[in-house]
Amino acid sequence: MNIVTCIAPVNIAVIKYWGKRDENLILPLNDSVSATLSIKQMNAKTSVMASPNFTEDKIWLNGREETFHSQRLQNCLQEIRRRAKQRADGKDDGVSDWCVHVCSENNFPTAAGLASSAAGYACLVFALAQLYNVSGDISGIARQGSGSACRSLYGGFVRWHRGSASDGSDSIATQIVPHSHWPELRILVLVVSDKRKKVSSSSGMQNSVKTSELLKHRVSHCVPQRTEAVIKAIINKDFETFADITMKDSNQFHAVCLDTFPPNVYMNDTSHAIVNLIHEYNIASGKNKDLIASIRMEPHEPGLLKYLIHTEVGVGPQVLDEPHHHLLTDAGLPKVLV
Ligand SMILES: Nc1ncnc2c1ncn2[C@@H]1O[C@H](COP(=O)(O)OP(=O)(O)OP(=O)(O)O)[C@@H](O)[C@H]1O
Ligand SMILES: C[C@@](O)(CCOP(=O)(O)OP(=O)(O)O)CC(=O)O
Repeated sequence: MNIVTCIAPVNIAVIKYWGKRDENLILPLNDSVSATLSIKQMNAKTSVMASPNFTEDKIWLNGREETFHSQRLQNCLQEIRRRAKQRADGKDDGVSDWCVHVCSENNFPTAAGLASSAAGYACLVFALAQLYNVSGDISGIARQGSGSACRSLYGGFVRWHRGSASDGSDSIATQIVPHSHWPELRILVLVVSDKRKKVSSSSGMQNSVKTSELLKHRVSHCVPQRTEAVIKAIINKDFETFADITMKDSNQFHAVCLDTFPPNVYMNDTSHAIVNLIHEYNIASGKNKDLIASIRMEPHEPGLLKYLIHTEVGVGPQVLDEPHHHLLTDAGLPKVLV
C-alpha cells in the first residue's frame, strides 16, 4: 500500500532561532535549543500517498486544497525524492517518480505562533521518508520546509546546529536528551490569541536581519554562551538556571522584534500580565501555591486567556498503522471532502 500516515509534535524554543543567513536553504544565524511537546495534546497529522494514477502533486491543509507550488514544499519533496533515488541498496522501486497526494491537519490553530509550520513540515518529511524508505538524518530536509521543523523530528530536548557549510549539510538537529530524562518537568501553553499573526516568522525575521543592531549583538555575544549554559542546565536538571536562561532569551527575542523597523509586536497586554505573574510567583517562592489556579485568576479581565494546554516533554514523530487513521481515501481524496 503506497499510503503512510504519521503524527508529529510541536516544539518550543528555549534558545530562539531568529534570522537566516540563507533564505532558500533556510540556514540560521544562530544555534537554537527546544523542547519537543507531548504529541498527545498538540500535533500535525499527515497522510501521504503515491500512485501512478495521480497526474500532479496535490496538498490539502486543514480541509482546503493549497497550491503545491510553494518553493518550500517543492524543496522538501525534491530533496526526499533525490535521497530515495540514491538509497544505499541501489534499488529504486519507481515510487519516487509517481505524483503524491498529501492531506494534513493540525489539532491546534495554524500560523498563530504555536509552531504549526514546525509540526507540519516535520510530519510531511517524516511521512514521505517512510513512503520512500529513506533512512538517516532527515532533519536537514524538514529544515528546508520551515527552520524550526528540523527540531520536531526528535523527542526530548533538541539542538539545531547552525552549521557552517554553504550547502547546509551540517545545519541539522540532534537530540540533547530523550523525553524520559526530566519527567518531572511540566509545560503550560497559555494561548492568548488563536488568530493568524499579522507578520509571519519568516518575514518578521527577514526584517530583523535587515534593520536590527540588537540582533547582531544577540547572535555574536549572547546566544553562543547561552546555548552551552542551557544544555548544561538541561543535562543537570538545574531548573533555576534553565528557567532563567529561557526567560532571558525569550525577552531578548521580543526585544529584537521591537528593535526591528518597523517593529513587530507579538505580545499583547495579556502576555505581559502573564510574564509579570510568573515573576511574582517566583519571587513569592510559590512552590506550594497552585500555579494553574493563579493563572486562571489572572489577568483579571475574564476571557482574555483563550485556553490553557497542560503538557510535558514528549517523543518525536510516530507512524499510525491502522487504516482508519488515513486522511485520504483509496482513490487519494481527502476523507473529509468525500
Ligand atoms: N500540517 C501542515 N502541513 C504542512 N504545512 C503546514 C502545516 N501546518 C502549517 N503549515 C505551513 O506553515 C505555515 C504557518 O507557519 P508560520 O511560521 O506562519 O506559523 P506558526 O508555525 O504557527 O508560528 P511560529 O513559527 O511563530 O511558531 C502555514 O501557512 C503552512 O504553509
Ligand atoms: C519565534 C520562533 O518560533 C521562530 C520560528 O520560525 P519558523 O521556523 O516558523 O521560520 P521559517 O524558518 O521562516 O519557517 C523561534 C523558534 O522556534 O526557534
